[in-house]
Amino acid sequence: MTSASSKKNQAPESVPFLRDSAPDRTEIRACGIKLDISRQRISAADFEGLLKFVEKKGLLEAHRAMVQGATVNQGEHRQALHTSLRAFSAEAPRYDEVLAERKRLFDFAQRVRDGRWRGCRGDRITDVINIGIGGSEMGPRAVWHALRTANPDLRLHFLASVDGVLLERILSVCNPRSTLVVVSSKSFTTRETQVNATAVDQWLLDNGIVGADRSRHMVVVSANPEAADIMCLPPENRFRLWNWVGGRFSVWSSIGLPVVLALGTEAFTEFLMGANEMDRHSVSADEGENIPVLLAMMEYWNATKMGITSHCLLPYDERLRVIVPWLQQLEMESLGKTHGPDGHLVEGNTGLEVWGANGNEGQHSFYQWLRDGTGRTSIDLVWSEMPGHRYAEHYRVLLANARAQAEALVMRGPESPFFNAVSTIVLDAVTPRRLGALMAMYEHKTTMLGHLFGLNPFDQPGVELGKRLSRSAERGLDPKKALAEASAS
Ligand SMILES: O=P(O)(O)OC[C@H]1O[C@H](O)[C@H](O)[C@@H](O)[C@@H]1O
Repeated sequence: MTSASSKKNQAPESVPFLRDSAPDRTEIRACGIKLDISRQRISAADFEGLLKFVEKKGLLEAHRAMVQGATVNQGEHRQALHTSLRAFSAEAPRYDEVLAERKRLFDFAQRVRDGRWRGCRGDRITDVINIGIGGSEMGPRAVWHALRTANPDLRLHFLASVDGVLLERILSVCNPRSTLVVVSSKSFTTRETQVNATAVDQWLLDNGIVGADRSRHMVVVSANPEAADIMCLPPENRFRLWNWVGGRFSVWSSIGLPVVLALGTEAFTEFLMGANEMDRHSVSADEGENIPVLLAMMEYWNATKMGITSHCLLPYDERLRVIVPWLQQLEMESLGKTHGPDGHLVEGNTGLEVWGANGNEGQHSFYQWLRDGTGRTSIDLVWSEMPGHRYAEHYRVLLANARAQAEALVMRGPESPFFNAVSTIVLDAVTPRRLGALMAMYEHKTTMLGHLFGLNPFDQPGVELGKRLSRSAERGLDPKKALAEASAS
């Protein structure tokens, strides 16, 4: 065995639990969320040192500057004002534009919901197809999965990938006369969305919905002022989004339209209010009492000091299942980088690989690896103190599993070089308000980590290169040649 590999297999000198030396530092409550970091692997002394480090790094000052409208997306010279999208005070930057657009969005959604807006032959809208991918799909899909009723009046369908199977399945259950299509794309240049929008438009056409009639069945959501024109729709069929909102932070904007349509304006307002509550907590609470700061700080510790490379999100609640892919995009597109905004190479590990699944199902699948495999993993277990159903026995068993696994996942021989660091996140209920707070919490954790790692969390140059190469491949260009051309330009 080489000395390097034998070192890798040694137990780290100390992997204590925070609860061993600082039991009074382990639980924080805010916005209906209880964070328990007692099973994080850090001593009281290191924890205090880490808090000092975070203060010295000006983490909260940087966070407040973002909320107040500083140009924090240095690469693209933009603000990142997703917090303004859920602000309820005129002091928030760009408040007037946000409010005006939200009013348009809500008026439209209300008309669809109460039947004043109908299909071109007078049918009530029963189905909404959201065409969009990445940030233009994952947020609304996660919210819909969390808050939908079992038998909704209005059904949502998410057409994201450019895969004809999905297209066929969705179209086969929709009646074009009672379907509204929402084409969501911040840039309005994403190829998958273009191809899907053209196919669904053709479906409308094949079903006799042409000319002016189309405008009863299709709207666009985009930051691109040409979007309505591109789809040959009147300008009023476009809902705005702005370049100062990152795609993966955009569920609070017009990108949320499908959920506003399906859940109503009241529920969406509650969702925004929950996020706003978390925003206020994040800018005002001291570092040691600040939920997003503590999450970011512990992940920074795990990535840079504990040799942990992956983060696993395990919701013990069916409603939160789709939060996993949403968080995966949020964290991995934001923090999957090795270079700082000025081009310098960041030392050490940066953003973790994010994965996960419904926790209870995971127990019968990959928990074996989490407990006994050769990995070190940071884990969030999430559950709610209120079930979303009336089956008491189901809830009792599910909760018993969640609580037991929080402990089982950190029980391993002290000599093992492999271990987990677990946080539990407990919501008092899964309501629109709490969901808003939970999603805003993860957004802040992510952007704060960007600051700690020295990365710009708001760009995605790697994805954009991939997009360019796919276009070249479509034109028949060898991807290797295209890559050489792209790097030369
Ligand atoms: O909304 P669009 O402009 O169509 O972009 C959709 C998605 O495209 C890429 O994958 C980006 O990396 C994502 O951040 C973005 O959300």
